[in-house]
Amino acid sequence: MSVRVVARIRPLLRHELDKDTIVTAESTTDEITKDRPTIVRLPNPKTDSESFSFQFSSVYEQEATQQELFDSEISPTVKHLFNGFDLSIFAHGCTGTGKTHTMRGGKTLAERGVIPRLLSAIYRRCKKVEKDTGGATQVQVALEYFEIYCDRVYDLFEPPEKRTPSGLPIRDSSKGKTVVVGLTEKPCATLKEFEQLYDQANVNRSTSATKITQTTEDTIRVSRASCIDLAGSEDNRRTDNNKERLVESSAINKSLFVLAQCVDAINKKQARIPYRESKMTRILSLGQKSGLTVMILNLAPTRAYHLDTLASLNFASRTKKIEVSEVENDPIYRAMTKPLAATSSIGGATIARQPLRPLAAAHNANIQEVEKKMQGQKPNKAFSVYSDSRKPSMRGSNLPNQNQTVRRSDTHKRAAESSASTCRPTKTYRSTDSVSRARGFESTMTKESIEAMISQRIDEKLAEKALQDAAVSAPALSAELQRRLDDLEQRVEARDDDKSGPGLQFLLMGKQHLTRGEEVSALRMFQLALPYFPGNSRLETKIAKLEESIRCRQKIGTAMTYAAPQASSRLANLPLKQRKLASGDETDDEFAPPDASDHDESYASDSSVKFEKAARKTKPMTKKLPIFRDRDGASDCTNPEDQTPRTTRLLKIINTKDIAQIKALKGVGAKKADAIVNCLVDMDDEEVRDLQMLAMLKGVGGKSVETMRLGLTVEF
Ligand SMILES: Nc1ncnc2c1ncn2[C@@H]1O[C@H](COP(=O)(O)OP(=O)(O)OP(=O)(O)O)[C@@H](O)[C@H]1O
Repeated sequence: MSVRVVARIRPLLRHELDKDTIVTAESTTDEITKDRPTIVRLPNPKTDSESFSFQFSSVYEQEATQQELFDSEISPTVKHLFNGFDLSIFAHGCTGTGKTHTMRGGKTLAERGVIPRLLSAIYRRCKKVEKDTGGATQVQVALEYFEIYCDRVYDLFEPPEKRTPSGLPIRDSSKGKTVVVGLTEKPCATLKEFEQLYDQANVNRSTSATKITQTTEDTIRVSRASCIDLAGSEDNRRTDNNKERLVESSAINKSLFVLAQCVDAINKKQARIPYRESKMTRILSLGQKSGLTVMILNLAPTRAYHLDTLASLNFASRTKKIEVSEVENDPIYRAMTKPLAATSSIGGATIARQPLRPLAAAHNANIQEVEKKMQGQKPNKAFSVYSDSRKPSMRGSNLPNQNQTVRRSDTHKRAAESSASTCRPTKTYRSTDSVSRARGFESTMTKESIEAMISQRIDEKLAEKALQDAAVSAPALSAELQRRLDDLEQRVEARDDDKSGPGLQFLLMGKQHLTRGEEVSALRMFQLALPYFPGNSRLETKIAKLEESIRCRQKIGTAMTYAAPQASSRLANLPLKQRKLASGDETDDEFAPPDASDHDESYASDSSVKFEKAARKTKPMTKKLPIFRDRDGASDCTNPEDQTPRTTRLLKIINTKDIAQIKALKGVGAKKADAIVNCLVDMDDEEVRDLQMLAMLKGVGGKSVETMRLGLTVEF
């Protein structure tokens, strides 16, 4: 997995034309020959005499067009996509910085964003591949459109009222990729078809994934391009977010935090990438060994966004940390290569630059640090940003350290806008005494701003610690634990080739049933697992023990039936047909209420009561609907030819693993449908062959199966 992080500064909007531009792009000395700058510079929000620099793979300035961005960043990735690598493209940044403009763009040809351009390129290449191979390779393109909201995945092709509130489950497929179960996949053969589908789903903020399947005579290659328009990443303390928005925002921040950790781990080539910790990173398969990720950091140029811009840059620079480490050690700013006056609002052509170096958290330090600073002590380091501010000698002479610490006084969204009048943007470096400036800030501080500052500082410290822990704790894992993790990962990865994969699933399910005390279901699962582990004496012993235990229970159960007049009298009050149903003597349907030996105790223990209810419920149904009986009359009839059309239909629906279809079955709610699909996915390619097997799935049971089945109408 390789990650490229680029920054894009949007132009001033009409209502911003009179505002100051504080975010600028610059080139380093050795980039003189390069087309594009790689540094983003902005002033320290607390002191104009200082500025921060962040390095990226490329920086797109205000005048950069959609075409330029696409040609340089996205177009080269298309060939990798056709070589079978997955591609993820993110737009990240706070609200109003141009993420949607970048990803989706406008309606005109020139204004089209990354997604439509990428699709155009994909279709062009499809045609080329098919032409070059004389039609031997067929390429299919399909579109998935989903939204990750509060860490839940919603299919945007599904109408909102049909969506499961808990979202779609995600699972690791047998092919080693993460799949969103039940996600609609719309084939789109042409650009026109794509555009229609895209517009249809564009009503919502979105993530879209384009699946490309290349089929030759003997191979099928599937690759996936994911284009993600992330939600705005602004700081909650500076927004008017209500409770709901705060939950939403903290979920976004959590996924962004995990994303940052993943990208960091990828860049550091760490063995463990924590991609499983958020749905977004899981879906993007950031744990995959191969694949490409392009992250576009969108920035607004004005002071109104100052703090959010700084936060975004810190996020992205963290992701770039390793890539810029060479720059950290390399004094690349010895001389200016580009006259700053042209591109930057700060500095000037004559100012000698210093190497980038980590700077103490000048923009988010606390009061003690300001005081420490003023006393000439070094402030505590919060997190790294890169500064190439002027040499100490050029600034206030009483400041021995150039890592200035200034307090934050902005607590409201776009507060910087209001402070613009007091903190004029720096077009050039000022030689103002920084101490007096710091004092000036101090006097403007309110109780709220101090509290907000402290709370933010704590958050940042925690986040930083978590990042450090993730990096430090990895090697500190005990060798044994690491070995077990590796072993587990290898087993999961090898599951595709491993013939015992489904067997393991059955074993696992058996164990789960056993822990819940459902011996009959557990036995069934272990029996299903046995063919995958022939001659496994431990498994055989377990099965024998369970059979024995169930036999014992059965005997006790029979004795209890004879000594259960209450249940019998309840039956006696029922009409004959229902009595037969309830007692299980004769069934009016193919899936007879199983006896205790076939099913778990949860519904076998008091069958009279349960089937009494079932019989009452189903009575009108049996009048209207034809009744089918599996030819053998046995409920565990596995031969499709011996199953009634209704059973066949039910099993067919279940085996689609389609959450929507399963949810439409009688008595199946969103939760149960979710549970069924989860079980089916866990069983890999194993199909549910009969009603008994269906009844044994976690959370199902005989009664539910009967309800589902009776709720189906069958056409003759
Ligand atoms: N490169 C650009 N060129 C011209 N206009 C732009 C550019 N980038 C953004 N804009 C304009 O800026 C405004 C805000 O952009 P956009 O809606 O894409 O932001 P966003 O980051 O997606 O915001 P949100 O998170 O709120 O959806 C829009 O009017 C858009 O047209």
